[in-house]
Amino acid sequence: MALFMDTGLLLRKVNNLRCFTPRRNRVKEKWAATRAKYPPTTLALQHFDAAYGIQLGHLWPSVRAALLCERKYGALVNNFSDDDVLSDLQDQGCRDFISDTDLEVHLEQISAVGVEGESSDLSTKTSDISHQQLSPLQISRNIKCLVFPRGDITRFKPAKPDKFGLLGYYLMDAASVLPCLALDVQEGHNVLDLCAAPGGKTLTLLQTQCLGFLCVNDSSISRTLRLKRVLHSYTPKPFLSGDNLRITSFDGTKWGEIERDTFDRVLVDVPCTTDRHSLVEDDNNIFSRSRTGERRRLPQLQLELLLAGIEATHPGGEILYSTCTLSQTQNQSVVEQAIHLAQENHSIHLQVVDLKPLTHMFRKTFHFAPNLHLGEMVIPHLAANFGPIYMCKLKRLT
Ligand SMILES: C[S@@+](CC[C@H](N)C(=O)[O-])C[C@H]1O[C@@H](n2cnc3c(N)ncnc32)[C@H](O)[C@@H]1O
Repeated sequence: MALFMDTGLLLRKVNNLRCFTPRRNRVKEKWAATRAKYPPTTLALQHFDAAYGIQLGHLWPSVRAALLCERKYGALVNNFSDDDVLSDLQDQGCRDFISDTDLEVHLEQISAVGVEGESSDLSTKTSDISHQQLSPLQISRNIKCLVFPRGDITRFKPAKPDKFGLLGYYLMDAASVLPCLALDVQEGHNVLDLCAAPGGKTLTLLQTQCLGFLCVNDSSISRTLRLKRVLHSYTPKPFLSGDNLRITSFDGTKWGEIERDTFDRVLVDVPCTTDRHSLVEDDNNIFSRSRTGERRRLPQLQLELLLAGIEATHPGGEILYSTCTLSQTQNQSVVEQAIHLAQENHSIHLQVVDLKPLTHMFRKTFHFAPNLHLGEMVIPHLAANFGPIYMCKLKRLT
């Protein structure tokens, strides 16, 4: 179904539709005396209204409307599959958002504006954090992620297996590909994916087909099993049993004690309040009363995971921190504290790598939050309903 209309009209329609209002059974509800007064999805919305109303200001009403509507997916093309899914998807009207970018325009603009213009913008960022100047990103040509055009909310059909049983594409939030692109893996790199399940970003990294060694970890045994099932559905068997891949189920916060100064690239895609999920699903919701403690402890867990990821990287290597929440407390504040503590406690000096080139390249596909003082964030929009995805890249100097 194509949906081309101006955003104002779309917003009015959405407000009327109240997408994703959780359905409740009236008969059961009447007798359920123990039922919580407010279900977790309602508590999540109340929490977000209070926090993001202040944080995002005038942007919040439109982000809120998008969050309450069906998200948009991207189809990550599986290079291990034999089927030509690329042309099939293109025939359906999709485009690969990674190759269809403004790279040329972007490079011209950088040289026209000059690094000076960009650094004055950066000077508003936290004063004691050093930032790397702009440099063109090297985007792997092997990663392909197809999306329907802006405003088109057609759903993808489920992927089909090829003659070897491998699926042709993996459906994921297209914005989740960005942290993998930002990680900028190069030929022969040793890579650690610290919180990897269910494996969307692992699969994306594997598509580059250039990794020297990939270590995939998730502390949850059940989620690691799910990750293994995903990898079995998308990669050839010899690949999974080879020496270039290791799958573990350790507590990632302890990684610094296991393997220090080792990896060229580390992805730290932490557990968070998963804002979109928290608004639509009452089951297993982090805003349920029974999980209040766990939710309050999230920033500390995120900080410990990021610090462990920093320790696992060798000097000169790079770390990508990402979440799928809009929360400043789980995003920028965690990164700021990690930079400070890495220096104080481990004498590790870090530099923030500017991701403006990336946001510039993909501005046709995603909406990015304006003027973040640290990192970049895809914000949901009704015409491009991806995200939220926050990412911040750090380079380990010492
Ligand atoms: C946001 S999800 C990761 C999504 C994944 N990167 C992907 O792209 O599919 C966060 C993951 O962190 C895992 N996790 C939670 N605590 C952890 C810890 N202490 N160490 C390692 N992983 C942890 C959770 O089990 C969860 O699978």
